[in-house]
Amino acid sequence: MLRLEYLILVRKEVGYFPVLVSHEERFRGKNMQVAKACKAMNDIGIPKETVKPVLKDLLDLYDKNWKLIEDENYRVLIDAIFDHEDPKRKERKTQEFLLQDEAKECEPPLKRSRMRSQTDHFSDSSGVSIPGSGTSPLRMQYQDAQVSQTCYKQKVAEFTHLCCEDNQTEPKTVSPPEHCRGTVKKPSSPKSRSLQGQTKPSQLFSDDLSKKKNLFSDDMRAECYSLSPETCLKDNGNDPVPLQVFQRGRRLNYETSKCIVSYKEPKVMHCGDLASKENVFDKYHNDDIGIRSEPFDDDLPQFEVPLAIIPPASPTLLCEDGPSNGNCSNFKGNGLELLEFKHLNMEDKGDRDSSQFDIASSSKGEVKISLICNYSQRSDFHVPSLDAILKRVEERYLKLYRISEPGFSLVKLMKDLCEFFLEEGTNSTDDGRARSINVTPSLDVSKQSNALDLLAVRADHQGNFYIPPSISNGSVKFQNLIETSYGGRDKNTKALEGLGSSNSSSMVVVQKHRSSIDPRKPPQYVDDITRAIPCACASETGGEFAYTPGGLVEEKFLENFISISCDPQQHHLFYCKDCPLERSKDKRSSGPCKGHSVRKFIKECWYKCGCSKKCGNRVVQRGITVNLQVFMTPEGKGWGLRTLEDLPKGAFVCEYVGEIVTNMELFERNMRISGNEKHTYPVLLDADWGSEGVLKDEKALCLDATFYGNVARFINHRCFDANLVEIPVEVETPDHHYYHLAYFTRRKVDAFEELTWDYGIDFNDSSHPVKAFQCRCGSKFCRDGKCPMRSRSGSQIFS
Ligand SMILES: C[S@@+](CC[C@H](N)C(=O)[O-])C[C@H]1O[C@@H](n2cnc3c(N)ncnc32)[C@H](O)[C@@H]1O
Repeated sequence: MLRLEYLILVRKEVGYFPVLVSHEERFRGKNMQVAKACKAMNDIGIPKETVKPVLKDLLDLYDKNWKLIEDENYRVLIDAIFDHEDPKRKERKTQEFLLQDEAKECEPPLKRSRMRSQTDHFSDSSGVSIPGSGTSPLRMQYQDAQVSQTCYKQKVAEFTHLCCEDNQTEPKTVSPPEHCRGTVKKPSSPKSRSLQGQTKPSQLFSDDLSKKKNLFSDDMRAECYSLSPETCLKDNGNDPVPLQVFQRGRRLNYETSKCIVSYKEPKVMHCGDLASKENVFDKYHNDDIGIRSEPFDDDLPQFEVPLAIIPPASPTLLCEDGPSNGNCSNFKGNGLELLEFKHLNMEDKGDRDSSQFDIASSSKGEVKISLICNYSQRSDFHVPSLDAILKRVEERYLKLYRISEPGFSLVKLMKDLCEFFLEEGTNSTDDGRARSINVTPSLDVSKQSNALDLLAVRADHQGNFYIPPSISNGSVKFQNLIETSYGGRDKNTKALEGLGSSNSSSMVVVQKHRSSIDPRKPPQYVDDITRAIPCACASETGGEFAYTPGGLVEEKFLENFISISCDPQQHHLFYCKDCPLERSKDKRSSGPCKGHSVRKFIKECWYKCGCSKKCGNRVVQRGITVNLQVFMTPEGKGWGLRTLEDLPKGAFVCEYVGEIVTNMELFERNMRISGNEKHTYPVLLDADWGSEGVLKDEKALCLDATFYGNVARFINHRCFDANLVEIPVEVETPDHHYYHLAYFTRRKVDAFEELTWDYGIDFNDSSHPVKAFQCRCGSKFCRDGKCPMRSRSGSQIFS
């Protein structure tokens, strides 16, 4: 049975972090898991002060709520784990394991010791505070066995104690001091440290399990502790020598460090060597967090993904059929009051394998997501690497679901899941109201508690966030966009509720995103130094970047684009000799070209610029960041698009996504669907007139959103005073042929205002093959003389 388990800790006061557990990883020491948790939290920008209480929770959770794997599976799993590894390493591990087995045999009623890399640690109320951690809540206690003198000698003979003092290079092999032998009392000094390699920290079981196995009585627990520095003396037998646990590659930062005890470590390490070693744990190895007394595996993988690891519950932790059938006592007994349990069996088509997906949550805010893949009947199975699994899932998402955002990762997906949980949980706790499902993909900052502000910080630090295929800038099938509406307590949500239930019954499409233009939260790229040095991309906009540090189009550029859009005649127009646009109207006799404006555009940075994704000159390529809604317009224009939040002037809304077709292709498409009223108006994407001033058919490119598109296809037309302006933005192509047609706000737009764009239709052009709709824009400048919505007081200034 392979278990990939996610434990998601949701703590209102500190935020959350996901914890990934694999079968393999459950054997790692607790401190490593804590270190990884620290790393995960540190990586997402949670300050150290807030990490500490989480760690306490983590340890409590570990100790009290999650059982360890049963002992008898241990050997089998070692084989499984190391089967695919270096044979030498496997041999070494096996030797260690056997050694411990032998030691166990001569230990009276003791638990079997684990090998060093698989030591687990437990704390209880009598645990020993970690030195240097002050009032650190972290507690460590090795519940060591009482060791008989004879057996101890045997064991000790197999251990190599390597000691060095100060800067001496000569290591000394020390005999185990008299004080270290036999039963060791609880160390009294707070500076005590565990001694690795003595009686091994035993594999511990929950109370139930230990009783069942008659392995460890409570009395014994009270009496048996690991060796501490105070109990170990120098070989002169008198002076206490502080002892430290040595972990290869891990820096020891105690100034007083004088002695290193290594367990079966053939290599002699000098203290100075140790101090110079750097690894991923270094930054967590500090006084505040105080993770230092536990022996670590020498061969710990250096994960790049910030995954923290928690030992999973025993299989019995999860109720078989949910809470209702009364099988959940284990869950409750472990301190987790089960709130909800969902179980999904995913039978494979072949009858050999099956997998299941469980989610359980508790009132404490812990959620356990468990993916269990049954491979018991497969002889060819080996435990795969976690990285490989993550990679494969990510690839599948990227390929199948077209998640094209560079920042996408499975871990982020899990974080999103966590966010949803917290969001849903917070809301239901707050108002107790039933909420409709919200399947929006990312965090809505406006709805989050302080705790989630941390998450926002994290997202900013990381500089990227997950955007699902349905809302990325790629061409996608629109059906994927349909989401359910939501209720809530914030201003926007209230307003949404105020819009009536018609929304929910009328297929409201909500795209919720973390807004990048929230003035309270500066955009993630303001500090990017690349902004200070405009690259070649800025030359298109006169040597300056077109965007403000807040990600808005600079006022002067915006005005220029608005002016071009409103009155192209005033700007430089190019007249082609044989206009394909005219030709597409009437193949036999194309009229004279009416002129095409030579388009100015914004050039965004791309991969060749050498800047990071956080560069301020990358706005459109990040995709939609504002909350948009497709709604049914009351004026009879059909569906429309509106914003759910206030937008400042110059804000990027979305780009127009569609298939890139030539003007002629579009014409032919329109002809094919003649009879249907819906026609696509050519949105000229590019026009390369060439040196002779001839616009070739294949160069007159248009966007057709009939079959593939994004929310922009719902933007209705408004004559002249629309609130959006389209700006060509070049993102990745250096040859100036392909633009992204991006919509930016022309002015400040209030939440729930419809977003409109001037299609540039000449309503009086009877020669156009596409019959214009009857305009209902309601603008006082409406160009359609028949517009029923046109304000009577307004004058039609253009014909
Ligand atoms: C790009 S679609 C916009 C979304 C469309 N309303 C829908 O329901 O799919 C363009 C079509 O919307 C309608 N439309 C857009 N603006 C309009 C307006 N100002 N007055 C009337 N109909 C409009 C027309 O039918 C037009 O062909």
